[in-house]
Amino acid sequence: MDNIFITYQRALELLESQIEDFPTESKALKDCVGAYLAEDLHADRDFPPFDRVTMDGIAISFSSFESGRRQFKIEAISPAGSPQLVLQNPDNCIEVMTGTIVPEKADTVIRYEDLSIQNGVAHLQSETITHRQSIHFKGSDRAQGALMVKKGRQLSSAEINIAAAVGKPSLLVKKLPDAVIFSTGDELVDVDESPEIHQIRRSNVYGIRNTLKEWGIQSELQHLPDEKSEMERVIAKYLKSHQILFFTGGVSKGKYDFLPEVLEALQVKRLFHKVQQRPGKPFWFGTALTGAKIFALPGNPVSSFVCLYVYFQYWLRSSLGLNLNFQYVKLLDEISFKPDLVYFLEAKLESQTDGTLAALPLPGNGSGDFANLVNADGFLILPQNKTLFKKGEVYPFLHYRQVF
Ligand SMILES: Nc1nc2c(c(=O)[nH]1)N[C@H]1C(S)=C(S)[C@@H](COP(=O)(O)OP(=O)(O)OC[C@H]3O[C@@H](n4cnc5c(N)ncnc54)[C@H](O)[C@@H]3O)O[C@H]1N2
Ligand code: MOO
Ligand SMILES: [Mg+2]
Repeated sequence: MDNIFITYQRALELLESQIEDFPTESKALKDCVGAYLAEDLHADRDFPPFDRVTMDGIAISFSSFESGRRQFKIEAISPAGSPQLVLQNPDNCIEVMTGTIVPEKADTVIRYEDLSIQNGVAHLQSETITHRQSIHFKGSDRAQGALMVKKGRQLSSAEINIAAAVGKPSLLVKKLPDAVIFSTGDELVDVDESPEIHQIRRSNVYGIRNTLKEWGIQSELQHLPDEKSEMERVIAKYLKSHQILFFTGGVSKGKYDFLPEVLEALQVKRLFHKVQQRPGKPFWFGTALTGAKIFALPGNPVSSFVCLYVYFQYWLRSSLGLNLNFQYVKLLDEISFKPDLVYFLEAKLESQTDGTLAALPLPGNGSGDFANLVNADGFLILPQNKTLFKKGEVYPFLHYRQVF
């Protein structure tokens, strides 16, 4: 079997050549967290929509204060949600609550802490009153019609607040395809089974399913034995029903690593197999006649993790018109790495007192050591053209954990 042993950069280019334009769907706002917005959100009104009182207290006409007045008869009270009142006499005041509309003819708000109120009259206790204080002016954040959230954005609470504020009970979002994730291998048993001494639980696929969910993709788990005809039969079925297929294991050089030949027998076009990197070297990527994308991740748990975050994430974000950004961090330890491969090195982030972020390398015991993933936050991407990476040098870092 000929292998196309390509560089990391070339692998990204080939993934880029296979990006998709996902369809859109309308989704209830309550279900939109994590979804990718497929419409621009504009301000339907000014933000804020009226001159909004920001402190509980009284509203006055500043000219009255300027001309020496320090006592204001209370004309009325304006709770939040009540229509705008008019200050009838410029020497009086209106009691106003945070969130109410500033009364007409008033232009300055004084908080209760700076007042004492007796017999319906507010007495000023402070001299430091400034014109227009404690008012959030109409349109001062965004004008009506302004672009508030651009399409493409993955929706978090901040954007969902905006959608609600501009009156969108549902949003147009990208409809991402469902995926299937196959574990492969006769050594694997399910999570609720007791493995024999020579067996392990099929852990990989659970983590992958969880990551996909964070990225907005639903998936089901399936298992394939190391048996060619059964693999071919099951995969043929899923190629018809799914647009994204993941596999873990069965892509390297072992006698029972049947996946590449099974996929090719099913006329899945291989875009590449094997990348000049560690871990994750045996990664296989291709497209089926149906257009389905096949991400065959190496079986070792850290390798499958790396390839999911490095390659699938890149393909997904590119398909959504988004960049995959790295954080640049300082290396906290010297690393020597001789092979002519990109090294995705597990590392833990540490915040420095000089305001920079640094990464403590945690090499672990190789690509089978997935216990180590719990201690790290992501991968340093150490380039192929170097062997010595010195303390203090800066390298890109790919997170798999947002909170650390
Ligand atoms: N002669 C060579 N052998 C190997 C090479 C090589 O270049 N030449 N590459 C090594 C590298 S690198 C990797 S990575 C692995 C990849 O192997 P496969 O993709 O074929 O995966 P398997 O052989 O099926 O399994 C490898 C390893 O991972 C465990 N595994 C598999 N699936 C799961 C799962 N769902 N959950 C947890 N663990 C899983 C499996 O039990 C094996 O221990 O090949 C090297 N060999
Ligand atoms: O490169 Mo493999 O992916 O280390 O274990
Ligand atoms: Mg193998």
